[in-house]
Amino acid sequence: MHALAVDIDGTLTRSDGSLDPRVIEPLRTWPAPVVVATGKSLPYPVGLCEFIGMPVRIIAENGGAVYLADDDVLEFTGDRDRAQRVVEQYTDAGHSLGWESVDFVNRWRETELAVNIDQPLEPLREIATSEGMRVFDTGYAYHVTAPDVDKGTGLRTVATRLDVKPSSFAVIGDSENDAAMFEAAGVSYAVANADDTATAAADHVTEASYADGLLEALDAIGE
Ligand SMILES: O=C(O)COP(=O)(O)O
Ligand SMILES: [Mg+2]
Repeated sequence: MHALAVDIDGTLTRSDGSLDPRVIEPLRTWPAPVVVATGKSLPYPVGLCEFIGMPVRIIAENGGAVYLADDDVLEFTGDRDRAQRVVEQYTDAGHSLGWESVDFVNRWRETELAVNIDQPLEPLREIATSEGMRVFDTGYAYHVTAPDVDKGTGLRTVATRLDVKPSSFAVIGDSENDAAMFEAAGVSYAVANADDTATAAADHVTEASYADGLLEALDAIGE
């Protein structure tokens, strides 16, 4: 049976962003390791694994943070200082990160920074490029992130640490921050609501959207 790496937003969720409770049991009882791979900061996937009731195996911050309960090691890559410089130039130019004054999106973020998608993307991309960084538009946030770190590098790290091949993973996701993980895995599924980049990178595209698409992919992977 394939190990799994699953994205959160747009993949385990319903269209309103809430977790679809039907995903809990299949993930909890999957007969091989399950990794939650997300752009969100560490506490979100840690909490998700704990509340689902499965070992904490996570790729957070688009690959910037990797933790596996198996070896109990938390590993960071990325360039938070450079992301900070990009964001400072962006705010100096009169833009805002667009979050509430208590910013839970970036508060525990250690290797990159995220901007609200209601803010202008082009100036952010321009500044990021000039600083040697890149921006992932996940449909949920704009992530200012190091160009050599992504969920694909995260999946390779996970595979090495679990002493398996990246190709032993089946992966499911919905957006451009999942594409590198799709390339690294043995088989990849984009849910029907996925963006163009994820759809083009995936081996398969489900008929159903959001968590219904995830459940459809799990059925196919488990056959
Ligand atoms: O944090 C985001 O912007 C998206 O998160 P995801 O990678 O779990 O979809
Ligand atoms: Mg997603």
